[in-house]
Amino acid sequence: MSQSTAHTAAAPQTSLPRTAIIGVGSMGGAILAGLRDPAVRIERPIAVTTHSAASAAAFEGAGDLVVFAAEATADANQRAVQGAGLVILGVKPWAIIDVAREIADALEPGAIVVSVAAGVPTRKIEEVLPESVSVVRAMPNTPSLIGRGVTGIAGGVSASADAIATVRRLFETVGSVLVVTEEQINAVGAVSGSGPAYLYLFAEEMTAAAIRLGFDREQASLLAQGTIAGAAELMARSDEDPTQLRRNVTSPKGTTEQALNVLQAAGWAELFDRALAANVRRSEELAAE
Ligand SMILES: NC(=O)C1=CN([C@@H]2O[C@H](COP(=O)(O)OP(=O)(O)OC[C@H]3O[C@@H](n4cnc5c(N)ncnc54)[C@H](O)[C@@H]3O)[C@@H](O)[C@H]2O)C=CC1
Ligand SMILES: O=C(O)[C@@H]1CCC=N1
Repeated sequence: MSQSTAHTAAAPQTSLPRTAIIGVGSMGGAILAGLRDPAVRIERPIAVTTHSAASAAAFEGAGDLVVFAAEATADANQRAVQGAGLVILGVKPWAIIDVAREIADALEPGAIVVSVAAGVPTRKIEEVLPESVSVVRAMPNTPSLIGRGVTGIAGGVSASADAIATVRRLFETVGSVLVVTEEQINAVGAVSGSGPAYLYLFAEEMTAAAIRLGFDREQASLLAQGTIAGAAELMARSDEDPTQLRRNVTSPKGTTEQALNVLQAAGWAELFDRALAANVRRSEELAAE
């Protein structure tokens, strides 16, 4: 991809500024879990907000967090962003603009606002925020939870090079980062943002097929999911690319070759093209909503 640079996880040189996360569901929660690693250099406490008081209660007693529930505290989101240099918006795409409007007056001058929402362009967020604020879009994925995320980031017109560098450092604490143009970010979502779901579907189907071959669920999970996890780890650690790793399993005239012939006959290239195109299309629809 043009204008892209890849970075792998590395300890940041300087501490990340005071950070607030608005909405800690699947994605915001995964980023939070990664940031809470004591090895991560970030100003603590991290401020987080949830919708329900019950979700906030799950963090009770956490000394490294300040938690507000929007349901219980009307100005929860405004309070969370006070004093924060970095604000991550982790709510659903259709709630992003309302939340941005809600926090606009409480943001610190010069704060960096990061939206992880699929589809929503930076321009729409910039329109409701003060001029001094930098808006950056990020497309992370849930393996951020274990420090193995992949995140694409793209700055809006408001974002300085420093702001993008800070957001890059933020996501490097939970995995690898690719800096892209905003035109490319929907495609990042189609590949890596949603990508874990494609792999889990593969795991579900392979487990179900193993059960149909006669294994019980526990045996099938061990065989199928253990294999996928092991193969992914081998790919991560090996110097060989997936094509060579596949060849290493596929003995000429052997058994793997027979299964791969069946799988390839299903037209995976076209299937993936269609799936990723549908994903990008949905991002474009979300942008227009
Ligand atoms: N789940 C994923 O793998 C990825 C999600 N995203 C993006 O992340 C965003 C969130 O998606 P998920 O985490 O999947 O959804 P989610 O529903 O799990 O999380 C959203 C959270 O925001 C909270 N929330 C809602 N309104 C709020 C408010 N007014 N104040 C504070 N908190 C509020 C909800 O209680 C919920 O916990 C979306 O915009 C999505 O496009 C991006 C990349 C990957
Ligand atoms: O499904 C979604 O809309 C979000 C964006 C990427 C992954 N999950």
